[in-house]
Amino acid sequence: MRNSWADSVENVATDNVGPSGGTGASASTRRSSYVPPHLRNKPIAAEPLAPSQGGPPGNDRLGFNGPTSGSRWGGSRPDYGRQGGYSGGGRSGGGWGGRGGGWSREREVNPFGNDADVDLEQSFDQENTGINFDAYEDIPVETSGENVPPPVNTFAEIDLGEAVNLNIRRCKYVKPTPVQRYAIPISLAGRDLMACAQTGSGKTAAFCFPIISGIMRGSFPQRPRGVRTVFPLALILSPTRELSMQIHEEAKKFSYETGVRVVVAYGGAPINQQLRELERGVDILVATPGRLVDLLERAKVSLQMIRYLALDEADRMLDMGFEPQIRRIVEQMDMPPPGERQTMLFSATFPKEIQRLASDFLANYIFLAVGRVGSSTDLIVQRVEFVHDGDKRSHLMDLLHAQMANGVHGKHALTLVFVETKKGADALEHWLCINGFPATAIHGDRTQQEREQALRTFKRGDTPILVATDVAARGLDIPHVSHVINFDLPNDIDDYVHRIGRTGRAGKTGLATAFFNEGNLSMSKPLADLMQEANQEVPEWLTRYASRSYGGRNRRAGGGRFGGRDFRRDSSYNRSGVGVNYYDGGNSSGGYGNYSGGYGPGVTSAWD
Ligand SMILES: Nc1ncnc2c1ncn2[C@@H]1O[C@H](COP(=O)(O)OP(=O)(O)OP(=O)(O)O)[C@@H](O)[C@H]1O
Repeated sequence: MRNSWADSVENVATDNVGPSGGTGASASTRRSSYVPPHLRNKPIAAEPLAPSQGGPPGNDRLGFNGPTSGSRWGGSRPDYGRQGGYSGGGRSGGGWGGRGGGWSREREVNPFGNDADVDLEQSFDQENTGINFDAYEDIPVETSGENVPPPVNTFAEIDLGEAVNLNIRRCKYVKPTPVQRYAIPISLAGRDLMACAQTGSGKTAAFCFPIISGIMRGSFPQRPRGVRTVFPLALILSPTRELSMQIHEEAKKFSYETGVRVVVAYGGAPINQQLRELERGVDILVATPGRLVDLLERAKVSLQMIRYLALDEADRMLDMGFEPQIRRIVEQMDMPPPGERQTMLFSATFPKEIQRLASDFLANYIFLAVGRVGSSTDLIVQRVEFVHDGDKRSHLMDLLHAQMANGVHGKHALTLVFVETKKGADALEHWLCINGFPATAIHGDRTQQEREQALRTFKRGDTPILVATDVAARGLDIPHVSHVINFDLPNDIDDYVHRIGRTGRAGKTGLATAFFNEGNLSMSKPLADLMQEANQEVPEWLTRYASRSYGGRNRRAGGGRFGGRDFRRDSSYNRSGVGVNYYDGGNSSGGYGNYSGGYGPGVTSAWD
């Protein structure tokens, strides 16, 4: 018998480039002699490229006491002709200076609306409201790599610059989340980073703050003027349009009145408008891979001056669908190689095979795992119910009725329902609507306008039920999602982790219900393991299915506890002779089991 789920809750892409399939070759074999259009017939050496290497640490002005290897460039801060711009100081530091980007002074839209006025005297020490940081206290943290900078406990310990500090207060962030405590000092020290932390734990700020602060404080060669190509200093890639839009919104808040300009480019929206934005100047470009390739091919963007590269949902960006495009952007255009740029990879899941691929993009990096790699947060109450396909709709209806009966509905209790196919999403949305449940849908066959409209009405609570394919599985931070229902389970446990992570964010609790039947046998073991790991009640029947070990194709199948590990710690990596002894530099504040899964070539993602 099912229980009423509501009792247990206290509070509550495809990109323009869908995965094209095909696996990528290794970095070395892929590197081609492609010359971007704006560099053709041009002596490359004439372009300002080389950052000053090996200078004094770029963060020697930062109030951070750990071992600093420092920023890799611009340490001596030569005058490259910056004309104003990054004053980095509070309100007076605002306005776009006439920097190398060449845009004219314009009025910056206040991304905080009326909330921008903060008490400048307010310190970071005050208690925050709404965020239950105690929920993160016992979380195991593992770092490995050489000379790992120590974590901080407060924002006050890291000097990100007055303007950024003010924006942190405007965001009402009082304390850094665990991933921020570790990742920000590592990034400020100029180190490459592969970071894995649970969904909803603040990874966006963890990579945005150091990038913004680094651009404010760094010195960079003068960017060419008078050409129609723009030269961003930082690139943030994400797999879906909506996630890129969200990162852009967040980054604009964090960089308000810093003089750092953030622009977004994604598919499905008119390119001309995005080009106009770019031509007004760009320091940080947030983009989806397909639209970025388009811009690069049109010579509208050059990656030649990129100093910071961040891949959000990095494992997704490097899986079979996206990897060729990412390699093209990162390795085959004009981006500086690892070691000359700072690279940061973030996700809540990081299969070892993907870690191995990712290491091509990194130089002497630090691996950080906050919580077990690929684990779900125990802020999410997970339920799994046995439901035959033919009964799913009526079962869903029961859940929604129970929700209403318990008063858990409306704009403060949104429900996100994941299905496998785009057709299935349309059909379920229609069925819900004709049965009196205000629903909308988002998937890769909808126009961009429809996708954005669906998200808007969902967020507002006008349609408090959103039926979605995996296009909405990763990264989206939608307040008040109290219930995630896996109407169709994905085929991959990591996709499940990201889906349920749309609830239970930033210390709040949430509920996730999965419908399971014989069609999901391969998920029985990884699902049971994951639930057990997150201290959830695993139904008897699921344990029985799991013990019959059906999960041949799933990366975690066939093994006991899976753990969060740096793949460089594997004996096979060290045997290959490439590895250094990363154990020496590592530390772990939590016990990890051995990762016993494998990410075989047969693994597919349920992405659409
Ligand atoms: N230090 C902080 N204090 C309070 N709230 C924070 C802090 N850092 C981030 N948040 C909030 O936490 C929420 C989740 O953050 P974010 O979207 O960056 O999570 P994430 O780790 O990237 O999740 P996902 O894995 O799903 O992409 C956001 O609403 C963000 O504003």
